[in-house]
Amino acid sequence: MTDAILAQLDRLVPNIPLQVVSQGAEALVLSTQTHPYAQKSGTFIIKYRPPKPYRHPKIDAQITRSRTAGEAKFMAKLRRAGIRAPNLVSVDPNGGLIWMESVGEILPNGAVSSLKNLLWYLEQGSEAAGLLVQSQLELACRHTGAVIAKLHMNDMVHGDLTTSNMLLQEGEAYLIDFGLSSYSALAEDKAVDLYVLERAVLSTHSVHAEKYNGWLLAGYKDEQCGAYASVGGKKKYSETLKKLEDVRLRGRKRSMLG
Ligand SMILES: Nc1ncnc2c1ncn2[C@@H]1O[C@H](COP(=O)(O)OP(=O)(O)OP(=O)(O)O)[C@@H](O)[C@H]1O
Repeated sequence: MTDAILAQLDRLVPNIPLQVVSQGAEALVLSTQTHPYAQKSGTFIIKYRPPKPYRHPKIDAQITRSRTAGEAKFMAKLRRAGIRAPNLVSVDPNGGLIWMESVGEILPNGAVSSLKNLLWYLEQGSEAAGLLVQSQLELACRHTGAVIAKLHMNDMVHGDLTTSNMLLQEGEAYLIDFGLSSYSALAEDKAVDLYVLERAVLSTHSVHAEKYNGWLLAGYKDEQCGAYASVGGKKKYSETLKKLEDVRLRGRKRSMLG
């Protein structure tokens, strides 16, 4: 499967050395040291949505074009709003290609610095390193909560907030993967975003989930209600948290009913 997709990709970006980073249902993610049009050094990420053989070709082309353009536009808006996310380098909506800067780091255990991997990595050392690790864990969660708050304050929702979709770089959290992102001023949509993250933390870090979710929400609150926050920002925060309670309740009822 990947070989066939790589052959298609080679027609769009010929003769560029690429390494596969991940293959999801929707896209293949690759890394390269090559910038598409400038003599710039660094690592770049290519997200490629290949044609889907199970869809009618015309509909497939439309879907690919609109998802690719939508994700790229969202990324560009994030950067303009000062929200940490990869810099968009170039986009080819018809080809299903987004070229962006790479964010994140490689952890000492060789894993990429997603929040998920970082928490797992730090947890392993927590017995020995004690308080220092606790504060690193707390900071990573708080910074992640803060970047989500910035997103929501700009009436943008991520749509797929998992602990893999945030990468830590020099202690700061960057959001990635905006394939399901959208614009919304509704507290309900922001609450669902937070609830999805809460559930993701519970499934990947069940033992410490309550603590991590508490820190994530504390970072979220500080960003929206801190010293320089507007009255409007504080009001929006309260509305979102109230909705989060409702969403949790609905989730509990649904799981009780099976
Ligand atoms: N800008 C980036 N910098 C560094 N790594 C990245 C970047 N974008 C994506 N990645 C890596 O590629 C992986 C997949 O990226 P992304 O989530 O955008 O693709 P996806 O096809 O939507 O994945 P999935 O289907 O698993 O959600 C990420 O988990 C991350 O490890």
